[in-house]
Amino acid sequence: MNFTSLGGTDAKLIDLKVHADSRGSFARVWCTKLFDDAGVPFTPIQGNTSLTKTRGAVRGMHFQRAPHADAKVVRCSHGRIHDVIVDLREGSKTLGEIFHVELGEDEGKMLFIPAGFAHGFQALTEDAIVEYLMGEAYYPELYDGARYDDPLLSIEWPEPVTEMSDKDRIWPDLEARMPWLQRSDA
Ligand SMILES: Cc1cn([C@H]2C[C@H](O)[C@@H](COP(=O)(O)OP(=O)(O)O[C@H]3O[C@H](C)C(=O)[C@H](O)[C@H]3O)O2)c(=O)[nH]c1=O
Repeated sequence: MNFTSLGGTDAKLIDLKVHADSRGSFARVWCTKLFDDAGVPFTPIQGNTSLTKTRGAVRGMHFQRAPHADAKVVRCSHGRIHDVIVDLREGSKTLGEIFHVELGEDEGKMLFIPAGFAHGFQALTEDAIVEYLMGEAYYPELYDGARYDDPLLSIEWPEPVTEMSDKDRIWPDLEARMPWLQRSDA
């Protein structure tokens, strides 16, 4: 595995070591030692998978609030997605910064998302499958989010948004909930 920081943050783009042969390929998608050696503090305790059938659909932006803010590793095992993370951490030197990464079934890449980031993605193909390793259990009462078109974030999605959950459609504006997130150019 090769770990590369995203924009100088503790978020990491991870290139898998893919062993290809005539049958296809094999890759390790989790390894305590490799993460420890890379200085990435993460221990998965839950695995998730989602299927997004419609191209253009958006899941997110989601995050779990303290004291169970959730770090996660995500990868796209079928199809292709446009992944977006936002640093919501008060006091972070990259507070409010938004990072975009494309992940696809044939690239052998994963994204480590530290606790305190919001995460979402847009499906760029039909039947996009995203696999998650979660660093925290699911706490519905701490489950939070922001709209894909939150005015404070102004996330630029690559394609017209075709579908989202009812929950994702009605997240309240972040500005009122996270005053520390005021953008310098606001
Ligand atoms: C996250 C989660 C959800 N659920 C249940 C709750 C709902 O009944 C159902 C679907 O959940 P939701 O609509 O929140 O699924 P997504 O919109 O794909 O949420 C994910 O999308 C964004 C992109 C993420 O980064 C998060 O990991 C995760 O929030 O699964 C569980 O039972 N356990 C869980 O850990």
